[in-house]
This record gives sequence, C-alpha cells and structure tokens, in this order.
Amino acid sequence: QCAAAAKARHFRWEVSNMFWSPDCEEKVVIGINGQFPGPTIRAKAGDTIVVHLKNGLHTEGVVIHWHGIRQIGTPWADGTASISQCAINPEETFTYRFVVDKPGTYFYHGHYGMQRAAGLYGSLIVDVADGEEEPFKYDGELNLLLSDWYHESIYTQMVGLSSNPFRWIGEPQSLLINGRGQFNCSLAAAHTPGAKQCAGAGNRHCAPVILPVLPNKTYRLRVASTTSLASLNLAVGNHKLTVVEADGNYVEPFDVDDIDIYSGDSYSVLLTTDQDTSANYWVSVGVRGRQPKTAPALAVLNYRPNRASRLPASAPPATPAWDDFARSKAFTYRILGRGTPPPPATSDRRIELLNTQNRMGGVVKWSINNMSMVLPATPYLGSLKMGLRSALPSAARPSDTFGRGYDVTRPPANPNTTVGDNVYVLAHNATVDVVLQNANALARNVSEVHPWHLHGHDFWVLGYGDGAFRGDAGDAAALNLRNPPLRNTAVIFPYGWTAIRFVSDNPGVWAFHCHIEPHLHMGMGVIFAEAVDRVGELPKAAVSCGATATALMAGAGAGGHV
Ligand SMILES: O=C1O[C@H]([C@@H](O)CO)C(O)=C1O
Repeated sequence: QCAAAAKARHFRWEVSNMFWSPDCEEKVVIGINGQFPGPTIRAKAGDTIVVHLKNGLHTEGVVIHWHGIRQIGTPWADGTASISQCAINPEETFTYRFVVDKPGTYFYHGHYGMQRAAGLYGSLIVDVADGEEEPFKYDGELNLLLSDWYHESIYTQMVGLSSNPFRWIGEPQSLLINGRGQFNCSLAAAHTPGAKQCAGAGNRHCAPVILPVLPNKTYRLRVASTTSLASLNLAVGNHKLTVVEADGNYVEPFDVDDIDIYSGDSYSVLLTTDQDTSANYWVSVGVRGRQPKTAPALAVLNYRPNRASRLPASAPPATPAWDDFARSKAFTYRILGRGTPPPPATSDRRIELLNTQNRMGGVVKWSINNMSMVLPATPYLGSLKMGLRSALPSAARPSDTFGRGYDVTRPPANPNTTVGDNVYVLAHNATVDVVLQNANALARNVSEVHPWHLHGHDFWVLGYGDGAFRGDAGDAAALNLRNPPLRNTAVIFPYGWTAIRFVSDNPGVWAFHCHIEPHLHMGMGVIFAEAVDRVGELPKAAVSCGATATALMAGAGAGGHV
C-alpha cells in the first residue's frame, strides 16, 4: 500500500548567476529559477525525484549533489563532478532521477569547483510515507538552512587557494539563515556594541527571517548547514531544544540549550512555545570551532499574534566560546541512535586516514595519508566502470594506514605531498571501518575541525577520541557497537580521531571528504570505488566527456565493465 502511494515528482530547474544581496550588499549568487536559495523539494519517503537541470551559467559546468540521499542503485545521479558524472555544459540539461528512500532533513548543493560557496543550494525534506508515523509528535514545522557568505567571488577565492604565496579565504563576512543575513548592521544593535540598527522591514533580499509560531505548541525545527567554512551553534532565546533527528536518522532524544552544527550536518529539534506570549524571541546562529570574526545571524521567533516587527527586548543568546571544545565534544557525544539498526559486530577492513596540511610547489594542500586528492577530466564512475585505467590520474593505490609513529601533536616533519587519485577499491558487502585521524596543521599548535561527509551511505559513528588512535589494543576495543548514531557527516575534533563503520552494499563511486569547501578544493578527500562491476548501465549523459566519451565514440557501451 505504501509503495503504491509513492510517486514521481518532477522539477524543471535552471541554474544561473544573478545579482542578489544576501546580506544587503549586492553580489553575484548562483540561483535556481531566479531564487536564492534554490527551491525547497518536499517529498514522501519512497518517492522518485526527477530534476531536469538546465545549466544557465554562461561559461562553466554545473552539477547538483543530493546531500544525504544514498542513491541506492543510481550512483550516476549523485551529482559530483569528476566523480559520478561529467559536468553539465552551459545550455545543456541533465536529468537527475533518484528515490528518496528515507524520511529526514536533507539539502542539495553544487559539487563542482566551489559553486556551493557561491550559493548553489537548497532544502530537500522527506516526510514519512503515507500510513507511517514519526517517533515524536509536533504541531508545526520551521525550516532553517544555514550558510556562510563571502564578499569575494569564488573565483578570487580559488585563485588564492592555489597561489604561491598561498592566500587563505579568511572567515566569512556574514552568516545566512535561509539565504538572509545582515552585514555591517545588526537586528539587535541595542545589545551589540558599536553596531548600527538594520532597517528591518521591507521585501529586501536581506530582510530578517521571521518564524511565526502559536503559543503552547510544539514545533519541529529542521536545521541544516551548508556553510563553506564555518562551524555553527544555534540557540533560541529562553527555549530548550530537544534533538530528535540527525542527518535523516532518528536519535535518542535529549534536551539542550543550543546545538552545534557543522557543515554537512542536519538536525531536527523540537521546541515548545511555552514562554511569555507577549514577547518574540531571537534565534541566534554564531561561529564555533574557528576564531569568530563573523557576527551571529539572527532570526525572529514570532509568537503570534505579536507583530513580527516587535524585536525581542532581551539580548540574543550568546554563542558559546569558539574554542570550548570540551563543550562541543559533550554535545556531539550525546548523539546516539534510536531505532536504527546496530552495526555488524566486526569489520572486514580498517582504513586509517590521517589528514595533514602539506605543501606542494609552494602551494598549501590538505592530504590524506600524504596524498592530496585531484579530480580528473574523466569522472571516476565512467572510467572505472568502462575499465579506462589510463584515464585515472595515478596508477598507485593509496595506503590503508599511515605510520603508527606519526606525531599528531606537531607540524608534519616532512610537509611535502604528492597529488593522487586517492581511490580506495572496496569489495561488495564488506564491513568497512574508517578511522579519521586529525593532526597538527603546518603552523605550530594549530589543529582544525573537519566535518567529513560520505556519499552513497550512512555510517555508524562508533567513537571519538583525543590524540592518536591506539588501534586494536586500545581504542578499537572501546567503540560503541550498541547504539551508535547513523549519520552521513562526522566531525573530527582538533588533534582527535573519529571512527565510523559502514557496509559497502551500494555499488558506485563515492566521494568521502571534508565538507569545508576550500579544504575539499585543497585536496582533502578520498574516493571509494565500490563493486563498480555491479553498477548498472550508465546514462550516456553522465559519461559524455573525457576518455569515456572517446571510448563511446569508438563503439564501447556504457554498461560494459572491461
Ligand atoms: O586550510 C586552511 O589554511 C588556513 C591556515 O591554516 C593557513 O593559512 C586555514 O585557516 C585553513 O583552514
């Protein structure tokens, strides 16, 4: 009966550059159908989403990744340029067709160059199938898609990242809630020394986000972060939050005053409007994990029938200290699975990935086991499926481990790196553990937060620890196999490690990378090539570039694994 109710939802989208003022300063953003952020997709679990995506950018390619959707059986629809498909050329249309199999809070975003940071993103919300129920109750819903915003174009940013001397992009100029922020003024100037009050009303792009609620109801806040760089913290003045969902999976509910949210994460939190009904309240989103040089983003929780323009009298909730990592860890460690299947008790393979900041020809890179990822002209899914080995950037397979003696507390002794394809070949239906090991960056006493996102899978987060992972004798024995959360993004804390487990049951070629946009651009990722011989016939449009195009013209089929 549920299967019968599932339906196909069709969308016609055109991506284009447009003038926009996300934080009141006019810049160019990448929008969809004239909107920024792009349109929200709303569907029911089991539905098929069909997006006919036309590239209306004048001179560059585009793709869209459906973040958190596993693409079971449709790896060519994952929307990763150079990995799962050829970028869509200007004026061309590519059709994404995939099933949203699991209810939850998701989003979509560009995955070509740094187009996500240029504003190519939107929400994707999947409701439970007809006849199913969520394991918690609520009266209404509010959706918050969080991002950060830079005044320099992504082209300037990318040139800086690949220049010698290196020019870092710095911290964002503003934080955006549903694509809206305020630069150089504050909605809460009375509580912000030196700030001038923003003109609040009107229909400007940067008008404040108003979240209308009725007293004494429970709301589900869906919160997702697609920031380029910033780790965030969200709080609602006077209100407690109950965390119930993370990355499209239910979690054991717990109450907090605020939540941390890293790029690539999504959460649902329940909020009950049980406060003084004569007031409105601030929703405040501030920076964590890096020096906060960006003012918090504010929105107004508007208790109806109060006027939306009545700004809360009190100060916005303060963001916790950016470097209070003990507090960040305490929040993250509380997230545990609820009703999700437990992981297999043992694993078949452990891949230990050390991330270091390195140098190559004077340019700063991020490397994994001393290899910095580069993306080839021919997307991996096509070249691996069609057996075109010469199209791979490197013949060398990366290592499953790094030297146990590596000192994670110091800058790398030898910071030189090489570029490689970082392709890990995974057997079908293997249980794979990955230990992400953080370390010191190039500068002394610096180790940064990195949220890692896996395509094609959810994974269990088995544990976190400080310092170097101690392997079978120590840390491996103490992992949580009982109720770990299922997620698609997991943070590694400075100088720490994070262990995840997944089953390679989804043939395809999947990116696994730091979700910080400039870090990915600097090579911070790997590729999992999973049982590629079991992938079905590739749509021609996904492989009509590079060596796969040449092979197709010579008469090869897109389905044959050589
Ligand atoms: O990748 C990065 O480079 C800079 C800094 O480490 C070097 O300038 C920074 O803050 C990053 O996150």
